[in-house]
Amino acid sequence: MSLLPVDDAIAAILQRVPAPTAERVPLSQAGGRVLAEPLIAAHDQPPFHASAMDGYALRAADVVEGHRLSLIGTSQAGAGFSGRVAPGEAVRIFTGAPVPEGADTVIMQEEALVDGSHVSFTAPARPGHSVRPRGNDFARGQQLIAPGTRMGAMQLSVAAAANSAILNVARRPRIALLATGDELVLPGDPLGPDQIVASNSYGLAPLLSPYAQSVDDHGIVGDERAKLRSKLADIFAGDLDILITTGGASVGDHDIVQELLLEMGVTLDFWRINMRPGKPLMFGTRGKTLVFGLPGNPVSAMVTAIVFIKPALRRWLGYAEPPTWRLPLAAATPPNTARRHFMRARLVHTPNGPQLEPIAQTDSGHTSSLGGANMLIIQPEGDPGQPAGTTIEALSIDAF
Ligand SMILES: Nc1nc2c(c(=O)[nH]1)N[C@H]1C(S)=C(S)[C@@H](COP(=O)(O)OP(=O)(O)OC[C@H]3O[C@@H](n4cnc5c(N)ncnc54)[C@H](O)[C@@H]3O)O[C@H]1N2
Ligand code: MOO
Repeated sequence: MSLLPVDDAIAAILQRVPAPTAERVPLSQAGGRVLAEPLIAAHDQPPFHASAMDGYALRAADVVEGHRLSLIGTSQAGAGFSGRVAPGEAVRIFTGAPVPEGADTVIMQEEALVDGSHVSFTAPARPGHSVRPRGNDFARGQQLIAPGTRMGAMQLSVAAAANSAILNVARRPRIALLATGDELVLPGDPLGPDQIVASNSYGLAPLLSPYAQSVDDHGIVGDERAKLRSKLADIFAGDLDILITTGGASVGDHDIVQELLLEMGVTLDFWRINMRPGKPLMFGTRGKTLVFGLPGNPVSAMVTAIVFIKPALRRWLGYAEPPTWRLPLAAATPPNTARRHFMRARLVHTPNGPQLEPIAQTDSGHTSSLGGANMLIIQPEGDPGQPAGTTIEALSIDAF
């Protein structure tokens, strides 16, 4: 049985991902979205020469020891001084207020001595001091954020400052999940003999929802042809961009998912990957819908979603693939087989910096070993095992 190399499988999937398209969303709903077009400043910031201090606006050349300036008015944030500062004059000013015409510097009030309607200064003045020139932060027409950037807290505050009330962001796919298997019951239901709680969709939904417009969990369907056929027909009749099934992906007599998907018009691009866990992964398309058949084993389902579906979703949104992490091993790894191993691991903080602690458990049905995992070490095919301290490649499970 020939197994497709992991990198070839990722390349085949990415080929099927449509080019990103944009939609407009209000700023308040743009958190976590990927920008589809550059964010361009529509005005200068600050829009006027602004004071950086509470103090006095004046001409620097007028500050001479023993010389008093006449106070002729006030400029406050939101209500500037409309006149002009002439030689020998000063204007009371507050942080963020427009620096009046004629003034070229601001001296903070701690360095001023006020006497009625006059002011003198205890420190020399420098032109431009404590003045934020118009457009110093950003200028009209300037690109502030590049397309492909995910809008986090910092980027949203920039967009708001640029007065961008509506953002062009990448449209997200609608994802459908379906768990297959006669043995499955939903969490919370009584567990009968020979039954297993269906956990996969409860890990996949939060893993994938940051990239998706919706993740619809279609629950469980048994391994009976008619029921699976009708469930798939229902799902395909709805609006979806990506279908993800779990279970029934292998070669057993009850592993009928592939057969039914083909019957429903899915064209298979590949099945079975040279990796562990996750060997029986299948991928195909039905019209514009991408179809991923993940293995049922809980670790295999999560690992294949991280390794194959997350890159497809990033591509969908126009978000550049992040580089893999390179960190030293906190403990030795055992020898690998001929399949690329995505090894559960934990990021640990040591006095020497962050390191990767491998999780010894390799059974793909061992759910509890996922509890402490936040990284996947990428162990190359045929790797003899590495001693502690070796720098190795890894994927972050929680990173976008
Ligand atoms: N003769 C062979 N047998 C198997 C092979 C093989 O190559 N030849 N491959 C093995 C590998 S590797 C994997 S991985 C599994 C995958 O099998 P399936 O995708 O067909 O998965 P199932 O048989 O349906 O289930 C496997 C396991 O996972 C449990 N399961 C299923 N769905 C869920 C769910 N939603 N939540 C939690 N647990 C789930 C299921 O009860 C089984 O225990 O096949 C090997 N066999
Ligand atoms: O490929 Mo399977 O996921 O090892 O158990």
